Amino acid sequence: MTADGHGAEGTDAAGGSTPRRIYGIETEYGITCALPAGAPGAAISADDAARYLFRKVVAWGRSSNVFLPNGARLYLDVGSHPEYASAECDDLRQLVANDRAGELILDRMTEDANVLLAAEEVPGTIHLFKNNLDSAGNSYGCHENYLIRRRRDFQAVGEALVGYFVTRQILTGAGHIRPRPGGGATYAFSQRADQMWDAMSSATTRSRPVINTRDEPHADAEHYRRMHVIAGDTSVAETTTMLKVGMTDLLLGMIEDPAAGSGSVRDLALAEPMRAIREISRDLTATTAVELSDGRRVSALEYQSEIHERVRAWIDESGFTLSSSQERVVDLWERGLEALRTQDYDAVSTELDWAIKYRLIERYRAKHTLAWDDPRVARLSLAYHDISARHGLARPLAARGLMARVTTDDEVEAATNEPPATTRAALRGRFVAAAQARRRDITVDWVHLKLNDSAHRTVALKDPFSPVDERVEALLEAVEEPA
Ligand SMILES: Nc1ncnc2c1ncn2[C@@H]1O[C@H](COP(=O)(O)OP(=O)(O)OP(=O)(O)O)[C@@H](O)[C@H]1O
Ligand SMILES: [Mg+2]
Repeated sequence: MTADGHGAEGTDAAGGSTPRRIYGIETEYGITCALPAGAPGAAISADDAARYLFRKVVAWGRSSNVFLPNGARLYLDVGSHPEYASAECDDLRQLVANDRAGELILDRMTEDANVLLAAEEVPGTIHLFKNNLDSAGNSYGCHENYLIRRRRDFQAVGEALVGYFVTRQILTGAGHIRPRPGGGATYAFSQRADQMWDAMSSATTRSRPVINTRDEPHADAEHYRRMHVIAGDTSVAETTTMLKVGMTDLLLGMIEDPAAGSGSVRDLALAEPMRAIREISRDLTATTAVELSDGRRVSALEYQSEIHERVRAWIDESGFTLSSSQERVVDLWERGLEALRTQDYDAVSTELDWAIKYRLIERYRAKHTLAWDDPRVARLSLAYHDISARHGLARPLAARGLMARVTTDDEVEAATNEPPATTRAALRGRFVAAAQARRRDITVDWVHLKLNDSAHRTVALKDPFSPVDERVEALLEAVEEPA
C-alpha cells in the first residue's frame, strides 16, 4: 500500500510483483427451455424460463438484482439474460473461482427451476449456456472490467488496446460454427466477432463497442477509470479465462509503467478494427494481414506475437517475480502462438476454448462423417457451453483430461459463499452474509453498503483495493443489534 492508500503503486522499482489491479468479469448467460425430441407443443419462452430461474431469488431478495455473500452481483433485467458479475478480484485464481462459482450458483438455480416446472406440469427443461449467440442470432456478452489509472492519453492508448482486443481472439476465442453465406459452415475463432459494431463508445447495447468508455469507475474517479471490455467471447475453460484476463492485466501493467509507457503500444492501432475483427475470426491460420493506422500490414499472429514479446521484455527488464498463475499465463500465451505458427492445434487443445471445442467436434465429425453444418454438430457444440453438471460437457472433458483446470471443485464450492479476501468484496460479502443471517433489510451496490433501519447508515467504499474498514465493522455491529 502506498501513502495515498490506493495500493496500486509502489512496484516501479526492480523486483517485486507486478502492480496490483482490480478486475471482474460479467457474464450474461444464454437461456432456453427445451422439449424432448419429438415432443408435441411448444416450450415456454426464454423470458418465462428466466422468470422461473429467478423465482427463489426474488422471494429471498425481493428483487431480481441482488448482491451475494461471495461479493458478486446476480441479476435479471427485464427481457434480458441472467447475469452474474463476479466480485472484484486482484488475483487470477481467485477470479476464476469466483466466476466459476457463479456458474455453480446458476446451475443449482436451474435445477430448482426445473423441479418447479415439473411440479407445475410445464413441459421442458431449462438450460443455461456460457456462450454468446442464441439460435435466433441474438448476441449477449461477457464483459471484462479492469481498473486503470486515469490518464490524458486514454484515447490514443485505447486505440492500440482495441487492436489488442480485436486480435487476441486467436488465443481466447470460444470457437464458432459459422454459417457460410452460400450454404454449409466453417469453424471460426469467435462467436462475438461478427456482433461488434464499434471500436470505442459509451453505449453498450446500440453500438456494441470493443471498449465501452462510459465513465463509471466504482472507485476514486480522480485517479481511476474502469475499463469495460465488451468484445470478448465467454470462456468455458478456466485456463482460457485465466489467460484472457492475465495477459490483459500484464499488458496494462506495461502501459501504466512509466518506464515503458503508452509509447510501448501506440504504433499498434488498427486502421479498420471492425473489418479486422471479422476477417481475423474467419481465418484459423491467423495469417490474414490487417492494416495498421500507419499503413503497415500484419497478421493477427504477428500482432499478438509482438505484444507478447514486448510484455515479456518488460517483465524481464523490470525483474518482476510472477505469481504461479502469471507464469502459467505467459507460458500458455507463448504456446498458443506457437500452436498457431505450426498449425498444431493439439498443443493447446486442453487449454484454449476454440481448440478444445475444435478437437471435440473434429473427432465426432470424423467418427460419424458429418459436415460442419450438420445439426448433430451444432448440438455437440452447444453442449460444450451448457453449464449443467449433468448435461454439459465441461465436467466429463475435465474428468478425461481433455480440459485443463485452474481451480479445484472445493475452491469453486467455497467461492459460492466466500468473497475474495483481499479486496473490497470481502467487506461487502461479510455485510450481505450478516444481513441475511439476521434478516436485516439492506441496499448494496459496488461502492455502497446501506442498512435500511431508522438511522439509514451508509458506508461508501471508494477504495476497491482495501478489504478492511472500521466503518464497516461498526455497521456490522449495527446489523447484529436487534432492529
Ligand atoms: N473499481 C473497479 N474496477 C474494476 N472492476 C470493478 C470495479 N468495481 C467493480 N468492478 C467489477 O465490475 C463489474 C461490474 O458489473 P456490473 O454488471 O454491475 O457492471 P456495469 O457495467 O457497471 O453495469 P450493467 O451491467 O448494469 O451495465 C463486476 O464484475 C465488478 O467486480
Ligand atoms: Mg453488467
